[in-house]
Amino acid sequence: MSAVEDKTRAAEAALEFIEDGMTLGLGSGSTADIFVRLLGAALESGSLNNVKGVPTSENTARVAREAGVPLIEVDQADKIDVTVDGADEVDGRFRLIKGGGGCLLREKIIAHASDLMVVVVDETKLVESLGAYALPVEVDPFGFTITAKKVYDALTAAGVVRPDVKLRCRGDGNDPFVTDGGHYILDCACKALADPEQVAARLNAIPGVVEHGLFINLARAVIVGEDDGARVLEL
Ligand SMILES: O=C(CO)[C@H](O)[C@H](O)COP(=O)(O)O
Repeated sequence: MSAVEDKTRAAEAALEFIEDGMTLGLGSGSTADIFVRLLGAALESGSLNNVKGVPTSENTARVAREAGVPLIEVDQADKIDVTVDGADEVDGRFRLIKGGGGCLLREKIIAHASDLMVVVVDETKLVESLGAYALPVEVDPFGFTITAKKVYDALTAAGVVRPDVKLRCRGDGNDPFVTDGGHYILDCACKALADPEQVAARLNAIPGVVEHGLFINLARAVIVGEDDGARVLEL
């Protein structure tokens, strides 16, 4: 079965968490997009009613509009009941690396504000320990070379051996990738993160770091799309 089919199975199973009248955080990335489209179809068919979404990226907002999912401004949401989002890596304690699509800041704000975060992935995202995927760190453009050195030092101090910290660029060019919030992304190839909590704490202490892609203590359910269905894991 292809990754797209597995992602679709996970997204279908996530609909089971949604009830009429809910306000939803809409994650970003290909799996979250599939969920948003399925949500639009459920609203159109009437199997779900009166659901509103808070998108975590401009792209997700566009997909939601195309799918007919009503959106509200983030600051108009009294509460967010459930957020459904993808991930780049998920470990056995539901710690995540996110930000492959560069939307980690808004994704984390919305996940943190939600009563429940549900993660939708295919099996390839499940890992024994985090770190094979380069950790995205969102930074302010002002002084980003200084910040990049501080990020390198923080990773090294947290036990990462010779991390490779690279500014994310658009396509194949040399122009920096700019997030929806106007920031840059440093992709930090670490190979392994022995102590994700320590890495998170050290990155949080750097002034130019806006946010990082370690999502710890946020996800409460992980839905894994597989060949023959979807496995729902809950903490
Ligand atoms: O964190 C993200 C975007 O910032 C995505 O959720 C993550 O990259 C997974 O994407 P996909 O579902 O396309 O594999």
